[in-house]
Amino acid sequence: MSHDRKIVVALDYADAASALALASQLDPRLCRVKVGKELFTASGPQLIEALHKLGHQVFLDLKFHDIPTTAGKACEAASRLGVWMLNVHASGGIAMMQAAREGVLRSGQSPLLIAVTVLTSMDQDGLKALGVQRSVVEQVAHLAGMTQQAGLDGVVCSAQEAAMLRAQHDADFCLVTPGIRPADASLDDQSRVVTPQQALRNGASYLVIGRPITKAADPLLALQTIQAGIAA
Ligand SMILES: O=c1ccn([C@@H]2O[C@H](COP(=O)(O)O)[C@@H](O)[C@H]2O)c(=O)[nH]1
Repeated sequence: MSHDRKIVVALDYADAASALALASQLDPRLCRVKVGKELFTASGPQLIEALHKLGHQVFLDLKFHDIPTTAGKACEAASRLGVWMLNVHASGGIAMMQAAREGVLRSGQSPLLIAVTVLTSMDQDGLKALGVQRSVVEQVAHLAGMTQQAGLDGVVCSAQEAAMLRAQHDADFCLVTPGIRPADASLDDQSRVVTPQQALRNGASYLVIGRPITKAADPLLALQTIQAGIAA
């Protein structure tokens, strides 16, 4: 099976120059890129344009979470940038997610719109501290169900939950999985981690990978090694 473009490289850099230095070395036929809060806040829509000029498809990872009107308008504005994928927090609720979907429709663009379930940095104790009594797996399943009900295209989850979600949702429901760590990599602040190979076996649609690539001495080699590992 071809795993081309399953990897989404998280460009978690402080400025556009650093992000573009890596992005310009990446082959857009082999991966996609993600722009998150730090980089977008520092660099803005021009950076998205520059990535598009390099041929990249961009996941704009701003995780909107607000009242429905505000979230809807934010999604409309984000969609107008021509991004491939954008997201909200599922815990914003069904009305917020429906408003997000309507905002995307108003933009006239058709990016994938997905919702974050439980952050991959969160473990069972962290969830309990928020007052959530369900297990992590139950909470992910619950929020994924709400996401589907609201008409979104998929969720962000850990690949630890991917097999369970695959059994409950259609094949076209996107499972976007950060918290990907090669076997010998540092966990950093992630809790629910899975190796790239296992994530795909569990049914993940896309693997979001940041520091194992961006903090490597040779980021391109790190990406190529991961790509070779999942192609094998
Ligand atoms: O639950 C989530 C949602 C988003 N992320 C983002 O993915 C990358 C992961 O980076 P690593 O360096 O590979 O840990 C990062 O941009 C997060 O903001 C996530 O990790 N978990």
